[in-house]
Amino acid sequence: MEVFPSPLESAKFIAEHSKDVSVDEEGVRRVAESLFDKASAAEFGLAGWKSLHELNPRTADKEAVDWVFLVDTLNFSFWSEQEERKYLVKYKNKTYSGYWSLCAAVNRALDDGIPITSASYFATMTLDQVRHVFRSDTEVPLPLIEERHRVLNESGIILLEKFGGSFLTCVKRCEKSAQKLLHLVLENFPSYRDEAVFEKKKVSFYKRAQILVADTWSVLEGKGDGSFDDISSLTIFADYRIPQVLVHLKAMKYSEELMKKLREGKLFQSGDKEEVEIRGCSIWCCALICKHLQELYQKKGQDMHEKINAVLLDYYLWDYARDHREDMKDIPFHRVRCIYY
Ligand SMILES: Nc1nc2c(c(CN[C@H]3C=C[C@H](O)[C@@H]3O)cn2[C@@H]2O[C@H](COP(=O)(O)O)[C@@H](O)[C@H]2O)c(=O)[nH]1
Repeated sequence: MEVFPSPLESAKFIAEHSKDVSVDEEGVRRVAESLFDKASAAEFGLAGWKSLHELNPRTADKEAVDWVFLVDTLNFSFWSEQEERKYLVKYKNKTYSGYWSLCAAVNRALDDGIPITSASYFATMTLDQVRHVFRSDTEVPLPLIEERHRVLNESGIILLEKFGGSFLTCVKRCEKSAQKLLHLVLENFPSYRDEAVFEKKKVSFYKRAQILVADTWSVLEGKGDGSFDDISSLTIFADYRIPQVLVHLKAMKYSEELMKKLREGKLFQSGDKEEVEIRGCSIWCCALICKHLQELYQKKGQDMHEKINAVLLDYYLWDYARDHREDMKDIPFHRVRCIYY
């Protein structure tokens, strides 16, 4: 059995050895305090996954779980070189960008009778069919379309050959454990193995694998096959938006040298030292925010272990980043073209 490094232990190690990125303890404390009142509100909870996002499935059945698997298999690299020229998808009279454009294209295909979430379909999709399903409503195509074609075929074939064609089979095999589902995904689906080497040590982030488990928990509303008793063991999902919002909220800091590279729009490679430090410190920073939030509630005599975890903190911060794009425009995000986030 392959050993998969823990993203949380990786994050701690990276944060302890990071040169260009640092977690600001005082900033972490301030963010936890600012979230204190919000954390007990309804939208911070699991129900927000459906109630706040019209493109997410309304149901909690096999089709909804397969929708989550398809979307999270493609849940990477939506950023555009120029802000004014980007991939957009029009769906039901609304125009979507970024991650939501992917969801809009999937729902558009389903409405057109294309069974895009069925493994028997995406296992054998041609590149032209992928281009058609994810066609843009601007002249800018969805980035990494060839890689998306490859991971779709690869994931579809594995799902058909080993799991009867549905991700719900994987979920049922994990006896309501998020960690077991995470490891089943890592063992069987290579495109989810989001790892790097840092200071000669193998480290992991597993962004898409962890968000797949989290979105499965969310679409099943934390009930039945999705009642993971260890959901709090997941970390946040190290994408390119969470670091941006943590720096904006002053919980995390970049060196002047790194900030300069980011402002110049430098294209980093997956596994570069700066990229690993940004992603690892983001995970560690959010683990500390969660810890502070728990302590604040304990002081109030409230046990919020069910309500506060990295998944719900992540969803909140990610939605915050989407809603505060304008306020955050002078905080650059790091640019990497890869299939991991
Ligand atoms: N950390 C974290 N990263 C997330 C998500 C999501 C979508 N999840 C939503 C869906 C259901 C729930 O309600 C969640 O709100 C996408 N991403 C990543 O963001 C980037 C896209 O950004 P932009 O270009 O601005 O759209 C890209 O790396 C993508 O992989 C998340 O939740 N957390």
